[in-house]
Amino acid sequence: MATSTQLTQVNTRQVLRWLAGHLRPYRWRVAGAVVALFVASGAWLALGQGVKYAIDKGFMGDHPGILNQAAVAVLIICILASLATYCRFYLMTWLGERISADIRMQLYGHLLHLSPSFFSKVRTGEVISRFTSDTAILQTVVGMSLSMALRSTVTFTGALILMATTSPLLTLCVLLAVPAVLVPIRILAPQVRKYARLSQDKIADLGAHIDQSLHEIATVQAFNAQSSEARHFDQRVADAFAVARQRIHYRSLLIGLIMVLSLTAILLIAWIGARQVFSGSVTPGELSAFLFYAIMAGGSVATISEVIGEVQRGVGASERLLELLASPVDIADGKQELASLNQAPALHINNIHFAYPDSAPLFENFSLSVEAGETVALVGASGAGKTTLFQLLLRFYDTQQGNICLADQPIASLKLSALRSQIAIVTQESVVFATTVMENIRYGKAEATDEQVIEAARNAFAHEFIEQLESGYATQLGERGIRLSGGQRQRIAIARAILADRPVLLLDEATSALDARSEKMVQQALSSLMQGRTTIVIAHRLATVQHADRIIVLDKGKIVAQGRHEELMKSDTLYREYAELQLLS
Ligand SMILES: Nc1ncnc2c1ncn2[C@@H]1O[C@H](COP(=O)(O)OP(=O)(O)OP(=O)(O)O)[C@@H](O)[C@H]1O
Repeated sequence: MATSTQLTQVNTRQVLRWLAGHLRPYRWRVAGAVVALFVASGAWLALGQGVKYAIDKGFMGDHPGILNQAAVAVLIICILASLATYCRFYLMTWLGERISADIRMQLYGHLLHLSPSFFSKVRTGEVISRFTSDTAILQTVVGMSLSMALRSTVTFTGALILMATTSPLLTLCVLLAVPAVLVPIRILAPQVRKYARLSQDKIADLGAHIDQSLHEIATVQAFNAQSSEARHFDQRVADAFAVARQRIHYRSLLIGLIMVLSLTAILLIAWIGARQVFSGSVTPGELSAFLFYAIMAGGSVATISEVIGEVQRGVGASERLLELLASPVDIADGKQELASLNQAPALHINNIHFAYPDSAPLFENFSLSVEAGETVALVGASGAGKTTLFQLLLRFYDTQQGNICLADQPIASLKLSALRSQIAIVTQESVVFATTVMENIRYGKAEATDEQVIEAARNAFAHEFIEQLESGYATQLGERGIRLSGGQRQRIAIARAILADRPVLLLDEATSALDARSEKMVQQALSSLMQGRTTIVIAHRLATVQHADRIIVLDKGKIVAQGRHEELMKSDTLYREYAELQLLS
């Protein structure tokens, strides 16, 4: 089972650069948000000056007219500040939504190019969790928390400057208090971030568990494993909760400490200020304005301390997303296009060596040639390497030595799209997507017309049963096509390959037995599919080996015999045993 530790690690600088890169296309909106931010903060700060003016000139100077002017000024400032806040809030939330949407698209695009070997290491549930919950966190952080942090930083700086112009001595006292507030931030913020990340990992773990058990729900229920699955899940939930508790603990501690420190500092400063008013060195209006700013500054610090945990969480989430994006595409794309072929190409596998990562070699000095238009049946015990050969031909894995040639061109030099567009594959477990029958078949050739799809279905002996479905070709197939029988699913997969009309066919026959009628139809569909193509079939049926031009008997990555069915039945004991025990007749 894979965990995040198997992914490429990234650091904070890479995360920040990556986020900045995503913001760059929207630089005007970022600029707009920043301007709105300054306007709003400036307006709130100007209120303090209004307070000072009203107290010193209005109250103390006994001029009620000035109070009216001050009230109008305050109203204008409030309206301006509210408008600017609307703009800031709208733009920042927009940016949060936009960036997470962009990242989701970028990530999905990247994942589609990672080879199957990546997905054999990393659990899909984990990937899905990163996709959904980590991008959602990022959305909140960019849209809300970051905006609050920025606003508070600007307000804090502005308040500090205005405090300094009002009373330098009191400001000095405030500045002395700042480091006391920064200490808990420096100590506790990394802890918040660490547990935020761990918390996301645990949530991903839950996602992976749900994904697996619900996908295989029939097996879970058939083995009465509900309670043991639930127990495992409960354990994971408890683990996730324990980590979340740690995160909450550090966050609460951070908020509490900062509050107590900043409030104590404000109280102390108010006390010193009050004494200065008595001594006459500060006017009551100045002290009121100063306290107004001090409370604003204190409030900003409190907000920063609250959202800093969120921002740390966002950095944690970004790290996890970036790790997925940093997973390299391990199959290097070739450069050459394939010249158009006027007949099915030959395949030559020349002296290849291949071992799966961290495994013993499977193929050593292995060679096999399949002539143009030939049908070769592969037979052999489980684990002989039949499926692996298909994986190598499609370049899901690369060989460590030797080469594979398609129409005399090494496949490693071909563009992956050029190579794969020559090959149609029908897998053992016929893959059916959760969409209509029509779209399922059209997957073989996106531009095919409805008529071409129906023609392919006819050739795959599928038209008849499709017509009988409740909405014919428009029938929605459930997830994994649960509404079709095994034989029907196979024929849909065959129709898709017929429609794709590619010169090379890799066919992994289903091992499950079908009833005689379905069997006959699947066989007919297959022979219509193989016509005029270079075909390699992993054979599980007697009819297939009997019709093959050549049978290759594989054992532990080696060819142990080859020939036609009748010859091998006479000459090869391994094959005879295999044919008698394994082939479905
Ligand atoms: N992704 C993988 N990573 C590591 N080893 C693998 C991987 N896939 C297959 N193998 C190993 O490679 C060997 C050949 O497997 P392969 O699937 O090619 O056999 P096969 O002949 O197709 O078997 P079957 O008829 O059961 O499908 C087996 O020993 C298997 O354990």
